[in-house]
Amino acid sequence: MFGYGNKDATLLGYAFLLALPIWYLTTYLLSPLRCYPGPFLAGWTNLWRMLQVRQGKYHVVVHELHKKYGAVVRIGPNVLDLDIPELIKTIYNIKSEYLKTEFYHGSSVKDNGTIIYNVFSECNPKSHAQMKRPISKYYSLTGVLPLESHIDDMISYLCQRLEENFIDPSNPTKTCELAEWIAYCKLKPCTSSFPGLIGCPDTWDVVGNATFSKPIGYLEKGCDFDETLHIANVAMDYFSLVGQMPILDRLLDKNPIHRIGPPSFGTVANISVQHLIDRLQNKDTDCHDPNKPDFLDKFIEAKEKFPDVVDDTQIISYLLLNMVAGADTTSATINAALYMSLKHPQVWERLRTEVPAYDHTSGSTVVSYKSAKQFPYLDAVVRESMRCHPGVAMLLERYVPEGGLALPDGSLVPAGSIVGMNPYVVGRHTSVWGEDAEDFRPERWLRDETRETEDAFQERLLSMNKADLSFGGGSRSCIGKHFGLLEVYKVIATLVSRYDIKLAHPEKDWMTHNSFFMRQTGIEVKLSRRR
Ligand code: HEM
Repeated sequence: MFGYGNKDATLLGYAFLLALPIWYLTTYLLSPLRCYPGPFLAGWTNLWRMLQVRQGKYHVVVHELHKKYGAVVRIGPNVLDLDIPELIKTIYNIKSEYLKTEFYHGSSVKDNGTIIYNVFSECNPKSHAQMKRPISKYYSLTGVLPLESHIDDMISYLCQRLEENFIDPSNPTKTCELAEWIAYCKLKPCTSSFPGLIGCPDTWDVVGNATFSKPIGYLEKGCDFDETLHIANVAMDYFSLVGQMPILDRLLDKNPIHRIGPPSFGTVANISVQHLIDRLQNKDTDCHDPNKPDFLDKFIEAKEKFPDVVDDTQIISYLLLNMVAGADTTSATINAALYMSLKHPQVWERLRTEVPAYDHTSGSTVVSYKSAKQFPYLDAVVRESMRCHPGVAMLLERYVPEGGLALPDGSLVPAGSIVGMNPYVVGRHTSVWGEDAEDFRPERWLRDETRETEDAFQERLLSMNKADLSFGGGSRSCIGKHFGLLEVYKVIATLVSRYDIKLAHPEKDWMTHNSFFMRQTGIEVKLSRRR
Protein backbone atom coordinates (compact mmCIF):
# COMPACT_ATOMS: atom_id res chain seq x y z
CA MET A 1 0.00 0.00 0.00
CA PHE A 2 2.80 2.35 0.98
CA GLY A 3 4.53 1.41 -2.23
CA TYR A 4 1.57 2.62 -4.31
CA GLY A 5 1.40 5.81 -2.21
CA ASN A 6 5.04 6.56 -2.91
CA LYS A 7 4.57 5.85 -6.59
CA ASP A 8 1.54 8.17 -6.74
CA ALA A 9 3.47 10.91 -5.00
CA THR A 10 6.40 10.50 -7.38
CA LEU A 11 4.05 10.59 -10.39
CA LEU A 12 2.40 13.69 -8.99
CA GLY A 13 5.82 15.27 -8.55
CA TYR A 14 6.74 14.54 -12.18
CA ALA A 15 3.37 15.88 -13.37
CA PHE A 16 3.95 19.08 -11.43
CA LEU A 17 7.47 19.49 -12.79
CA LEU A 18 6.14 18.99 -16.32
CA ALA A 19 3.11 21.23 -15.85
CA LEU A 20 5.14 24.13 -14.49
CA PRO A 21 7.17 24.86 -17.63
CA ILE A 22 4.10 24.21 -19.82
CA TRP A 23 2.10 26.69 -17.72
CA TYR A 24 4.93 29.23 -17.89
CA LEU A 25 5.35 28.78 -21.64
CA THR A 26 1.62 29.06 -22.33
CA THR A 27 1.25 32.17 -20.17
CA TYR A 28 4.29 33.69 -21.82
CA LEU A 29 3.08 32.95 -25.36
CA LEU A 30 -0.50 34.04 -24.74
CA SER A 31 0.33 37.18 -22.77
CA PRO A 32 -1.18 40.29 -24.37
CA LEU A 33 1.91 42.19 -23.21
CA ARG A 34 4.20 40.02 -25.34
CA CYS A 35 4.24 42.62 -28.07
CA TYR A 36 6.06 45.13 -25.82
CA PRO A 37 9.86 45.08 -25.67
CA GLY A 38 11.94 44.51 -22.57
CA PRO A 39 14.56 42.23 -21.04
CA PHE A 40 13.86 38.61 -22.00
CA LEU A 41 13.77 37.33 -18.42
CA ALA A 42 11.36 40.08 -17.33
CA GLY A 43 8.71 38.66 -19.68
CA TRP A 44 8.85 35.36 -17.76
CA THR A 45 9.21 36.27 -14.13
CA ASN A 46 9.09 39.15 -11.63
CA LEU A 47 12.33 37.78 -10.21
CA TRP A 48 14.03 39.99 -12.79
CA ARG A 49 12.57 43.07 -11.11
CA MET A 50 13.48 41.80 -7.66
CA LEU A 51 17.06 41.35 -8.73
CA GLN A 52 17.29 44.93 -10.02
CA VAL A 53 15.71 46.33 -6.84
CA ARG A 54 18.15 44.36 -4.70
CA GLN A 55 21.10 46.03 -6.43
CA GLY A 56 19.74 49.46 -5.42
CA LYS A 57 20.11 50.86 -8.94
CA TYR A 58 16.68 49.96 -10.28
CA HIS A 59 15.93 53.50 -11.52
CA VAL A 60 19.17 53.68 -13.52
CA VAL A 61 18.59 50.28 -15.12
CA VAL A 62 15.03 51.16 -16.13
CA HIS A 63 16.13 54.52 -17.52
CA GLU A 64 18.74 52.73 -19.67
CA LEU A 65 16.07 50.29 -20.86
CA HIS A 66 13.89 53.18 -22.00
CA LYS A 67 16.83 54.58 -23.97
CA LYS A 68 17.17 51.21 -25.67
CA TYR A 69 13.53 50.23 -26.20
CA GLY A 70 11.59 53.51 -26.20
CA ALA A 71 8.58 54.73 -24.24
CA VAL A 72 7.18 51.33 -23.24
CA VAL A 73 9.25 48.66 -21.52
CA ARG A 74 7.92 45.35 -20.25
CA ILE A 75 9.58 44.85 -16.87
CA GLY A 76 7.45 41.97 -15.59
CA PRO A 77 5.15 39.33 -17.07
CA ASN A 78 2.19 41.63 -16.37
CA VAL A 79 3.98 44.97 -15.89
CA LEU A 80 4.79 47.84 -18.25
CA ASP A 81 7.00 50.77 -17.30
CA LEU A 82 5.94 53.81 -19.30
CA ASP A 83 7.84 56.97 -20.13
CA ILE A 84 4.88 58.89 -21.55
CA PRO A 85 4.33 62.14 -19.61
CA GLU A 86 1.08 62.92 -21.43
CA LEU A 87 -0.48 59.84 -19.77
CA ILE A 88 0.23 61.08 -16.23
CA LYS A 89 -3.17 62.75 -15.99
CA THR A 90 -4.83 59.50 -17.13
CA ILE A 91 -3.04 57.03 -14.87
CA TYR A 92 -2.70 59.27 -11.83
CA ASN A 93 -6.07 61.00 -11.90
CA ILE A 94 -8.24 62.23 -9.06
CA LYS A 95 -11.05 59.85 -9.95
CA SER A 96 -8.98 56.90 -8.65
CA GLU A 97 -9.73 54.83 -11.74
CA TYR A 98 -6.26 53.31 -11.83
CA LEU A 99 -6.01 51.47 -8.51
CA LYS A 100 -2.80 50.94 -6.58
CA THR A 101 -1.50 47.37 -6.82
CA GLU A 102 -0.64 44.86 -4.08
CA PHE A 103 2.91 46.23 -4.21
CA TYR A 104 1.78 48.74 -1.57
CA HIS A 105 0.43 46.12 0.84
CA GLY A 106 3.95 45.41 2.06
CA SER A 107 3.86 48.62 4.09
CA SER A 108 0.84 47.49 6.09
CA VAL A 109 1.13 45.85 9.49
CA LYS A 110 -0.56 42.79 10.90
CA ASP A 111 -2.17 43.06 14.29
CA ASN A 112 -3.91 40.14 15.99
CA GLY A 113 -4.28 38.35 12.69
CA THR A 114 -5.77 41.35 10.88
CA ILE A 115 -3.87 43.27 8.23
CA ILE A 116 -4.13 46.98 8.97
CA TYR A 117 -3.89 49.14 5.89
CA ASN A 118 -2.80 52.77 6.08
CA VAL A 119 -3.27 55.87 3.92
CA PHE A 120 -0.33 54.78 1.77
CA SER A 121 -1.10 51.06 1.45
CA GLU A 122 -4.91 51.04 1.20
CA CYS A 123 -5.79 50.23 -2.41
CA ASN A 124 -9.59 50.43 -2.14
CA PRO A 125 -10.46 54.02 -3.13
CA LYS A 126 -13.50 54.23 -0.84
CA SER A 127 -11.63 53.05 2.26
CA HIS A 128 -8.67 55.24 1.33
CA ALA A 129 -10.81 58.37 1.01
CA GLN A 130 -12.52 57.57 4.30
CA MET A 131 -9.17 57.22 6.06
CA LYS A 132 -7.66 60.34 4.52
CA ARG A 133 -10.57 62.76 4.88
CA PRO A 134 -10.26 63.34 8.66
CA ILE A 135 -6.62 64.47 8.37
CA SER A 136 -6.28 66.04 4.90
CA LYS A 137 -6.64 69.63 6.07
CA TYR A 138 -3.85 69.24 8.63
CA TYR A 139 -1.42 68.65 5.74
CA SER A 140 -2.47 71.62 3.61
CA LEU A 141 -0.09 74.59 3.55
CA THR A 142 -2.25 76.49 6.04
CA GLY A 143 -2.42 73.32 8.13
CA VAL A 144 1.35 72.84 8.37
CA LEU A 145 2.49 76.47 8.73
CA PRO A 146 1.58 76.53 12.45
CA LEU A 147 4.09 73.68 12.87
CA GLU A 148 6.95 75.86 11.69
CA SER A 149 8.22 76.59 15.19
CA HIS A 150 8.62 72.84 15.82
CA ILE A 151 10.80 72.67 12.71
CA ASP A 152 12.74 75.79 13.77
CA ASP A 153 13.67 74.22 17.10
CA MET A 154 15.25 71.29 15.32
CA ILE A 155 17.04 73.25 12.59
CA SER A 156 18.45 75.55 15.23
CA TYR A 157 19.66 72.53 17.19
CA LEU A 158 21.12 71.03 14.02
CA CYS A 159 23.19 74.23 13.54
CA GLN A 160 24.35 74.08 17.14
CA ARG A 161 25.44 70.44 16.75
CA LEU A 162 27.21 71.13 13.45
CA GLU A 163 29.10 74.01 15.02
CA GLU A 164 30.07 72.02 18.11
CA ASN A 165 31.29 69.12 16.01
CA PHE A 166 32.83 70.73 12.96
CA ILE A 167 33.45 74.44 13.37
CA ASP A 168 34.31 75.36 16.92
CA PRO A 169 38.00 75.83 17.69
CA SER A 170 38.64 72.28 18.87
CA ASN A 171 37.49 70.87 15.52
CA PRO A 172 38.18 73.49 12.88
CA THR A 173 39.30 71.16 10.13
CA LYS A 174 37.16 68.11 10.82
CA THR A 175 35.30 66.75 7.80
CA CYS A 176 31.54 66.50 8.12
CA GLU A 177 29.62 63.71 6.42
CA LEU A 178 26.70 65.97 5.60
CA ALA A 179 24.37 63.12 4.79
CA GLU A 180 25.01 61.79 8.27
CA TRP A 181 23.71 64.93 9.94
CA ILE A 182 21.18 66.43 7.64
CA ALA A 183 19.83 63.99 5.23
CA TYR A 184 19.80 60.33 4.51
CA CYS A 185 22.87 59.10 6.13
CA LYS A 186 25.08 56.46 7.49
CA LEU A 187 24.44 57.23 11.09
CA LYS A 188 26.20 54.56 13.05
CA PRO A 189 24.69 52.76 16.00
CA CYS A 190 26.08 54.10 19.29
CA THR A 191 27.63 50.76 20.09
CA SER A 192 29.06 50.36 16.60
CA SER A 193 28.07 46.76 17.08
CA PHE A 194 26.95 46.42 13.49
CA PRO A 195 28.38 48.13 10.49
CA GLY A 196 26.78 50.50 8.18
CA LEU A 197 23.67 52.11 7.93
CA ILE A 198 21.23 54.21 8.51
CA GLY A 199 18.79 57.15 8.91
CA CYS A 200 18.91 60.88 9.21
CA PRO A 201 19.01 62.63 12.54
CA ASP A 202 17.69 65.96 11.35
CA THR A 203 14.65 64.90 9.36
CA TRP A 204 13.68 62.15 11.80
CA ASP A 205 13.97 64.56 14.72
CA VAL A 206 12.07 67.28 12.83
CA VAL A 207 9.23 64.95 12.02
CA GLY A 208 9.29 63.61 15.61
CA ASN A 209 9.15 67.13 17.04
CA ALA A 210 6.31 68.22 14.74
CA THR A 211 4.41 65.00 15.37
CA PHE A 212 4.78 64.54 19.16
CA SER A 213 6.54 67.77 20.28
CA LYS A 214 9.55 65.63 21.06
CA PRO A 215 12.50 64.77 18.84
CA ILE A 216 13.52 61.13 18.89
CA GLY A 217 17.00 62.19 19.99
CA TYR A 218 19.31 61.46 17.07
CA LEU A 219 20.74 64.98 16.82
CA GLU A 220 21.53 64.97 20.50
CA LYS A 221 23.06 61.51 20.59
CA GLY A 222 24.64 61.74 17.13
CA CYS A 223 24.02 58.05 16.55
CA ASP A 224 21.30 55.49 15.93
CA PHE A 225 21.01 54.92 19.69
CA ASP A 226 17.94 52.69 19.61
CA GLU A 227 18.65 51.09 16.22
CA THR A 228 15.28 52.32 14.98
CA LEU A 229 16.83 53.82 11.88
CA HIS A 230 18.61 50.60 11.06
CA ILE A 231 15.44 48.57 11.47
CA ALA A 232 13.39 51.10 9.48
CA ASN A 233 15.89 50.76 6.66
CA VAL A 234 15.78 46.98 6.66
CA ALA A 235 11.98 47.23 6.62
CA MET A 236 12.13 49.61 3.62
CA ASP A 237 14.50 47.24 1.79
CA TYR A 238 12.05 44.44 2.45
CA PHE A 239 9.05 46.51 1.29
CA SER A 240 10.66 47.50 -2.00
CA LEU A 241 11.89 43.96 -2.65
CA VAL A 242 8.85 41.80 -1.84
CA GLY A 243 6.60 44.40 -3.46
CA GLN A 244 7.84 43.04 -6.79
CA MET A 245 6.28 39.66 -5.85
CA PRO A 246 3.61 40.49 -3.27
CA ILE A 247 2.82 36.82 -2.65
CA LEU A 248 6.12 36.69 -0.74
CA ASP A 249 4.79 39.23 1.76
CA ARG A 250 1.86 36.90 2.45
CA LEU A 251 4.35 34.11 3.18
CA LEU A 252 6.85 36.12 5.21
CA ASP A 253 5.35 39.09 7.04
CA LYS A 254 1.63 38.32 6.81
CA ASN A 255 1.94 34.55 7.19
CA PRO A 256 -1.34 33.39 8.81
CA ILE A 257 0.37 30.63 10.82
CA HIS A 258 3.67 32.08 11.88
CA ARG A 259 5.30 35.38 11.01
CA ILE A 260 8.69 34.62 9.49
CA GLY A 261 10.12 38.11 9.11
CA PRO A 262 11.60 40.61 8.43
CA PRO A 263 12.02 43.27 11.13
CA SER A 264 8.92 45.43 10.75
CA PHE A 265 8.40 49.09 11.63
CA GLY A 266 7.67 47.78 15.15
CA THR A 267 10.06 50.11 16.98
CA VAL A 268 8.67 53.18 15.20
CA ALA A 269 5.18 51.91 16.02
CA ASN A 270 6.17 51.50 19.70
CA ILE A 271 7.42 55.10 19.80
CA SER A 272 4.05 56.20 18.38
CA VAL A 273 2.04 54.09 20.85
CA GLN A 274 4.02 55.45 23.81
CA HIS A 275 3.49 59.05 22.74
CA LEU A 276 -0.23 58.52 22.30
CA ILE A 277 -0.53 56.95 25.77
CA ASP A 278 1.52 59.78 27.33
CA ARG A 279 -0.59 62.43 25.63
CA LEU A 280 -3.90 60.83 26.63
CA GLN A 281 -2.67 60.50 30.23
CA ASN A 282 -1.19 64.00 30.29
CA LYS A 283 2.25 62.61 30.98
CA ASP A 284 4.11 64.57 28.32
CA THR A 285 3.58 68.05 29.74
CA ASP A 286 7.38 68.51 29.98
CA CYS A 287 7.62 68.71 26.18
CA HIS A 288 4.07 69.32 24.95
CA ASP A 289 2.72 72.85 25.03
CA PRO A 290 -1.04 72.96 24.25
CA ASN A 291 -0.50 76.43 22.77
CA LYS A 292 1.92 74.92 20.26
CA PRO A 293 -0.17 72.10 18.73
CA ASP A 294 1.49 69.22 16.92
CA PHE A 295 0.23 66.50 14.54
CA LEU A 296 -0.79 64.30 17.48
CA ASP A 297 -3.10 67.05 18.77
CA LYS A 298 -4.65 67.24 15.31
CA PHE A 299 -5.13 63.47 15.07
CA ILE A 300 -6.84 63.44 18.48
CA GLU A 301 -9.06 66.27 17.23
CA ALA A 302 -9.82 64.15 14.13
CA LYS A 303 -10.88 61.29 16.44
CA GLU A 304 -13.39 63.60 18.13
CA LYS A 305 -14.76 64.85 14.81
CA PHE A 306 -14.81 61.50 12.97
CA PRO A 307 -15.39 58.88 15.70
CA ASP A 308 -16.66 56.34 13.14
CA VAL A 309 -13.37 56.34 11.25
CA VAL A 310 -10.65 57.41 13.67
CA ASP A 311 -9.89 55.29 16.71
CA ASP A 312 -6.60 54.90 18.60
CA THR A 313 -5.34 52.28 16.14
CA GLN A 314 -5.97 54.70 13.29
CA ILE A 315 -4.10 57.42 15.17
CA ILE A 316 -1.09 55.10 15.55
CA SER A 317 -1.30 54.42 11.81
CA TYR A 318 -1.26 58.19 11.06
CA LEU A 319 1.67 58.73 13.43
CA LEU A 320 3.64 55.84 12.01
CA LEU A 321 3.17 57.02 8.47
CA ASN A 322 4.40 60.50 9.35
CA MET A 323 7.65 58.99 10.57
CA VAL A 324 8.13 56.38 7.89
CA ALA A 325 6.99 58.36 4.83
CA GLY A 326 8.03 61.81 6.00
CA ALA A 327 11.62 61.58 7.20
CA ASP A 328 13.62 59.79 4.53
CA THR A 329 11.89 61.36 1.53
CA THR A 330 12.58 64.82 2.91
CA SER A 331 16.18 64.02 3.74
CA ALA A 332 16.73 62.62 0.26
CA THR A 333 15.52 65.92 -1.18
CA ILE A 334 17.68 68.12 1.07
CA ASN A 335 20.65 65.90 0.39
CA ALA A 336 20.18 66.02 -3.38
CA ALA A 337 19.82 69.82 -3.40
CA LEU A 338 22.94 70.40 -1.30
CA TYR A 339 25.08 67.84 -3.08
CA MET A 340 24.09 68.88 -6.59
CA SER A 341 24.64 72.57 -5.77
CA LEU A 342 28.07 71.90 -4.26
CA LYS A 343 29.01 69.75 -7.25
CA HIS A 344 28.18 72.71 -9.48
CA PRO A 345 30.09 75.62 -7.88
CA GLN A 346 28.38 78.22 -10.08
CA VAL A 347 25.02 77.06 -8.67
CA TRP A 348 26.28 77.24 -5.09
CA GLU A 349 27.71 80.70 -5.73
CA ARG A 350 24.41 81.95 -7.15
CA LEU A 351 22.56 80.57 -4.14
CA ARG A 352 24.97 82.43 -1.84
CA THR A 353 24.42 85.63 -3.78
CA GLU A 354 20.68 85.25 -3.44
CA VAL A 355 20.45 84.18 0.22
CA PRO A 356 22.00 86.87 2.42
CA ALA A 357 24.50 85.95 5.11
CA TYR A 358 23.05 85.25 8.53
CA ASP A 359 22.39 88.42 10.46
CA HIS A 360 23.61 87.89 14.05
CA THR A 361 21.41 90.73 15.25
CA SER A 362 18.21 89.22 13.83
CA GLY A 363 17.65 87.04 16.89
CA SER A 364 16.57 84.07 14.80
CA THR A 365 18.91 81.28 13.72
CA VAL A 366 16.54 79.81 11.16
CA VAL A 367 15.30 81.39 7.92
CA SER A 368 11.50 81.61 7.93
CA TYR A 369 9.53 79.74 5.29
CA LYS A 370 8.07 83.04 4.09
CA SER A 371 11.55 84.43 3.42
CA ALA A 372 12.89 81.17 1.96
CA LYS A 373 10.05 81.02 -0.56
CA GLN A 374 10.98 84.48 -1.79
CA PHE A 375 14.29 83.24 -3.22
CA PRO A 376 13.49 82.23 -6.84
CA TYR A 377 16.86 80.60 -7.44
CA LEU A 378 16.53 78.47 -4.29
CA ASP A 379 13.13 77.39 -5.58
CA ALA A 380 14.69 76.48 -8.93
CA VAL A 381 17.44 74.48 -7.19
CA VAL A 382 14.92 72.50 -5.14
CA ARG A 383 12.74 71.72 -8.15
CA GLU A 384 15.70 70.75 -10.30
CA SER A 385 17.08 68.50 -7.55
CA MET A 386 13.73 66.75 -7.23
CA ARG A 387 13.57 66.30 -10.99
CA CYS A 388 17.07 64.81 -11.23
CA HIS A 389 17.05 62.91 -7.94
CA PRO A 390 13.48 62.35 -6.75
CA GLY A 391 13.02 61.08 -3.20
CA VAL A 392 10.92 58.21 -4.61
CA ALA A 393 12.46 56.64 -7.69
CA MET A 394 10.51 53.49 -8.32
CA LEU A 395 7.55 52.51 -10.46
CA LEU A 396 4.34 54.02 -9.04
CA GLU A 397 2.29 50.99 -10.08
CA ARG A 398 -1.40 51.02 -10.94
CA TYR A 399 -3.90 48.53 -12.42
CA VAL A 400 -5.35 49.33 -15.84
CA PRO A 401 -9.16 49.60 -15.39
CA GLU A 402 -11.98 48.24 -17.55
CA GLY A 403 -11.68 49.43 -21.15
CA GLY A 404 -7.89 49.25 -21.18
CA LEU A 405 -5.28 51.94 -21.70
CA ALA A 406 -4.73 53.31 -25.20
CA LEU A 407 -1.06 54.08 -25.85
CA PRO A 408 0.14 56.74 -28.31
CA ASP A 409 1.41 53.97 -30.67
CA GLY A 410 -2.22 52.83 -31.15
CA SER A 411 -1.94 49.68 -29.03
CA LEU A 412 -4.32 48.92 -26.17
CA VAL A 413 -3.01 47.66 -22.83
CA PRO A 414 -5.74 45.35 -21.49
CA ALA A 415 -7.54 45.83 -18.18
CA GLY A 416 -5.80 44.09 -15.29
CA SER A 417 -2.31 44.82 -16.56
CA ILE A 418 -0.01 46.81 -14.32
CA VAL A 419 1.33 50.08 -15.67
CA GLY A 420 3.06 53.06 -14.15
CA MET A 421 5.79 55.62 -14.39
CA ASN A 422 8.94 56.29 -12.45
CA PRO A 423 9.61 59.92 -11.36
CA TYR A 424 13.31 59.44 -12.12
CA VAL A 425 12.63 58.29 -15.69
CA VAL A 426 9.87 60.78 -16.54
CA GLY A 427 12.08 63.52 -15.08
CA ARG A 428 14.51 62.88 -17.93
CA HIS A 429 12.05 62.91 -20.82
CA THR A 430 13.66 65.10 -23.47
CA SER A 431 10.44 66.31 -25.11
CA VAL A 432 9.56 68.03 -21.82
CA TRP A 433 12.93 68.91 -20.32
CA GLY A 434 14.95 69.44 -23.47
CA GLU A 435 18.06 67.81 -24.90
CA ASP A 436 19.97 68.64 -21.72
CA ALA A 437 17.49 66.67 -19.58
CA GLU A 438 20.36 64.70 -18.02
CA ASP A 439 22.09 67.88 -16.80
CA PHE A 440 21.50 69.57 -13.48
CA ARG A 441 20.52 73.09 -14.53
CA PRO A 442 18.24 74.98 -12.11
CA GLU A 443 17.96 77.82 -14.64
CA ARG A 444 15.46 75.73 -16.62
CA TRP A 445 12.87 76.62 -13.93
CA LEU A 446 13.40 80.34 -14.49
CA ARG A 447 12.53 82.54 -17.40
CA ASP A 448 15.39 83.22 -19.77
CA GLU A 449 14.71 86.95 -20.02
CA THR A 450 16.98 87.48 -23.02
CA ARG A 451 15.27 84.89 -25.20
CA GLU A 452 11.89 83.96 -23.77
CA THR A 453 8.67 85.93 -23.49
CA GLU A 454 6.63 85.65 -20.29
CA ASP A 455 3.91 83.74 -22.17
CA ALA A 456 6.40 81.27 -23.62
CA PHE A 457 7.92 80.72 -20.18
CA GLN A 458 4.50 80.13 -18.59
CA GLU A 459 3.72 77.58 -21.28
CA ARG A 460 7.03 75.78 -20.70
CA LEU A 461 6.54 75.88 -16.93
CA LEU A 462 3.07 74.38 -17.29
CA SER A 463 4.42 71.52 -19.36
CA MET A 464 7.19 70.89 -16.77
CA ASN A 465 4.68 71.01 -13.91
CA LYS A 466 2.41 68.52 -15.69
CA ALA A 467 5.31 66.08 -16.11
CA ASP A 468 6.55 66.42 -12.54
CA LEU A 469 5.88 63.18 -10.67
CA SER A 470 8.17 63.87 -7.73
CA PHE A 471 5.18 63.89 -5.35
CA GLY A 472 3.15 61.34 -7.31
CA GLY A 473 -0.18 62.40 -8.80
CA GLY A 474 -3.97 62.49 -8.56
CA SER A 475 -5.90 61.13 -5.62
CA ARG A 476 -2.82 59.24 -4.37
CA SER A 477 -0.35 62.12 -4.53
CA CYS A 478 1.79 62.87 -1.50
CA ILE A 479 -0.20 64.07 1.50
CA GLY A 480 2.98 65.41 3.18
CA LYS A 481 4.22 67.56 0.30
CA HIS A 482 3.77 70.91 2.08
CA PHE A 483 5.25 69.69 5.31
CA GLY A 484 8.24 68.13 3.52
CA LEU A 485 8.89 71.25 1.44
CA LEU A 486 8.58 73.50 4.47
CA GLU A 487 11.56 71.71 5.95
CA VAL A 488 13.49 71.47 2.68
CA TYR A 489 13.37 75.24 1.94
CA LYS A 490 14.13 76.24 5.50
CA VAL A 491 17.08 73.86 6.00
CA ILE A 492 18.77 74.82 2.75
CA ALA A 493 18.22 78.58 3.16
CA THR A 494 19.48 78.43 6.76
CA LEU A 495 22.62 76.46 5.89
CA VAL A 496 23.45 78.73 2.96
CA SER A 497 22.95 81.80 5.14
CA ARG A 498 25.13 80.53 7.99
CA TYR A 499 27.95 78.50 6.49
CA ASP A 500 30.59 78.30 3.83
CA ILE A 501 30.41 74.71 2.68
CA LYS A 502 32.85 72.97 0.37
CA LEU A 503 33.03 69.37 -0.76
CA ALA A 504 36.06 67.77 0.92
CA HIS A 505 36.68 65.62 -2.18
CA PRO A 506 35.08 67.42 -5.15
CA GLU A 507 36.24 64.70 -7.50
CA LYS A 508 34.39 61.97 -5.59
CA ASP A 509 30.74 61.13 -6.31
CA TRP A 510 28.13 60.37 -3.69
CA MET A 511 26.67 56.89 -3.39
CA THR A 512 22.99 56.20 -3.81
CA HIS A 513 20.81 53.22 -3.01
CA ASN A 514 17.23 52.99 -4.17
CA SER A 515 14.87 51.27 -1.77
CA PHE A 516 11.66 52.95 -2.98
CA PHE A 517 13.03 55.95 -1.04
CA MET A 518 16.41 57.09 -2.27
CA ARG A 519 19.30 56.83 0.18
CA GLN A 520 22.46 58.81 -0.33
CA THR A 521 25.80 58.68 1.43
CA GLY A 522 29.31 60.00 0.92
CA ILE A 523 28.78 63.77 0.97
CA GLU A 524 31.85 64.85 2.90
CA VAL A 525 32.21 68.57 3.40
CA LYS A 526 34.27 71.22 5.19
CA LEU A 527 32.21 73.73 7.09
CA SER A 528 33.08 77.22 8.28
CA ARG A 529 31.04 80.21 9.41
CA ARG A 530 29.94 82.43 6.55
CA ARG A 531 31.37 85.93 6.80
C1 HEM B 1 10.16 66.06 -0.05
C2 HEM B 1 9.59 65.07 0.59
C3 HEM B 1 8.66 64.04 0.02
C4 HEM B 1 8.66 63.40 -1.21
C5 HEM B 1 9.65 63.58 -2.33
C6 HEM B 1 7.51 62.51 -1.23
C7 HEM B 1 7.15 61.74 -2.33
C8 HEM B 1 5.98 61.00 -2.39
C9 HEM B 1 5.51 60.30 -3.57
C10 HEM B 1 6.22 60.25 -4.92
C11 HEM B 1 4.34 59.72 -3.25
C12 HEM B 1 3.47 58.87 -4.19
C13 HEM B 1 3.80 57.42 -4.04
C14 HEM B 1 3.01 56.51 -4.96
O1 HEM B 1 2.12 56.93 -5.69
O2 HEM B 1 3.37 55.34 -4.96
C15 HEM B 1 4.06 60.01 -1.87
C16 HEM B 1 2.95 59.57 -1.18
C17 HEM B 1 2.76 59.77 0.16
N1 HEM B 1 3.54 60.55 1.01
FE1 HEM B 1 5.13 61.65 0.47
N2 HEM B 1 6.88 62.59 -0.03
C18 HEM B 1 7.53 63.51 0.76
C19 HEM B 1 7.19 63.91 2.04
C20 HEM B 1 6.20 63.34 2.80
C21 HEM B 1 5.89 63.69 4.16
C22 HEM B 1 6.65 64.75 4.97
C23 HEM B 1 4.86 62.89 4.56
C24 HEM B 1 4.14 62.83 5.87
C25 HEM B 1 4.32 63.68 6.86
C26 HEM B 1 4.49 62.05 3.42
C27 HEM B 1 3.48 61.12 3.41
C28 HEM B 1 3.01 60.48 2.27
C29 HEM B 1 1.84 59.61 2.25
C30 HEM B 1 0.94 59.27 3.43
C31 HEM B 1 1.67 59.17 0.92
C32 HEM B 1 0.57 58.25 0.39
C33 HEM B 1 -0.57 59.13 -0.09
C34 HEM B 1 -1.74 58.34 -0.61
O3 HEM B 1 -1.57 57.24 -1.15
O4 HEM B 1 -2.85 58.84 -0.49
N3 HEM B 1 5.32 62.36 2.37
N4 HEM B 1 5.06 60.81 -1.37
